Amino acid sequence: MNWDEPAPPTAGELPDRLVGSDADGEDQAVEAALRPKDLGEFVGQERVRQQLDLVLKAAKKRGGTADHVLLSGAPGLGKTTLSMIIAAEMGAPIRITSGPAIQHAGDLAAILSSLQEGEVLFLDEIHRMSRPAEEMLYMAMEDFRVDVIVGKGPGATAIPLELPPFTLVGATTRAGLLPPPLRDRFGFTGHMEFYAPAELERVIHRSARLLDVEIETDGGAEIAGRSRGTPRIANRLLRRVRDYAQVRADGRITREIATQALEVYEVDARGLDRLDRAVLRALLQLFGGGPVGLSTLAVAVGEERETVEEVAEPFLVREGLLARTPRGRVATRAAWTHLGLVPPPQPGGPGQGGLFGP
Ligand SMILES: Nc1ncnc2c1ncn2[C@@H]1O[C@H](COP(=O)(O)OP(=O)(O)OP(=O)(O)O)[C@@H](O)[C@H]1O
Ligand SMILES: [Mg+2]
Repeated sequence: MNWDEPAPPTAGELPDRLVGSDADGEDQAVEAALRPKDLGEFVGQERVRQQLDLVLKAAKKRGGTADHVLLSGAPGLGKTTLSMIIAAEMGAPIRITSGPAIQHAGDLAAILSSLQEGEVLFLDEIHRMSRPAEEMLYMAMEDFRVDVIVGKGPGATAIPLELPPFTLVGATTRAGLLPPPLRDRFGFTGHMEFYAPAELERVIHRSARLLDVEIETDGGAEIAGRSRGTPRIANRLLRRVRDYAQVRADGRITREIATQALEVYEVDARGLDRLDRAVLRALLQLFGGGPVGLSTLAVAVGEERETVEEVAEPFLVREGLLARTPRGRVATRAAWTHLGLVPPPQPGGPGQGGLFGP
């Protein structure tokens, strides 16, 4: 078996999870209300925010259109939010579309040719655009021009069409998949990082205010610690804790209420959910901490290989609880501690740490 072989993308549905980072239906409904409207309200991402602030202020000062902006980062970190802020800060309208929605170059030509001067074009999932559309975009970004092809075969002619200056804001969760010529045409690239717990606390208190929920400092900290560095998850956990507080208590979110609520929803102190813990527990209790192959581990937890690899593992790896090695999956010492289990003694001596020793 080849452990390094990337799994094919999953065609099926991934399990619904409270700590999943993609937006579900309820998220989409409330997110619009919770989105910060300007750079001042946007929490964290200090570097991206400062750099973007300069890009936008300079463009405004010149009375021109801002350079094209690429935003990259994991789901739920604020790329869509920031694109709307860019338009708001520039006082410009925004047009929203996405890579998968543009399959033919003609789709893109239609959008581009209807843009107003200075308009922001938000292209979500820009890495999923078709190749011909991508090539048209190169020219549009650089020269504000597209060639519209009229006719077919040898008689086809390219009619150049001038475009008004616009700002393209591209968003991607997979910056590595962007072809370099596309990446190079952005004047500014902002890499969004996971948020620190203190920043998530600010997100939570801001959202609580907007949702009219009373929350204590400790209650916010408890939710922040379980939110996996992701504002979307923080906002979602806040809503579930609010439900619990309203049904089981007086509506006020204290640390106790937050802890009890998230226990009910099986999100633990580090933000692991039931699937994450099942994977870790199998790795520790059935395979002594590994190394064990992905397929075996998946069978042991009764899940698809892809589910374990794409849904559970990324966060476990990020948290330093699990490592992917050429010989298979291995638990770190932190994994044993997190589940309150004692690691087996190592043959190497009393350190008990082995590869990932203290
Ligand atoms: N810096 C922030 N401050 C406050 N709230 C934020 C911040 N970033 C994101 N959020 C909140 O998190 C939610 C998700 O953000 P957003 O939709 O912008 O993420 P995204 O990066 O576009 O995700 P995806 O990759 O799934 O499209 C929104 O409701 C937004 O209010
Ligand atoms: Mg988005």
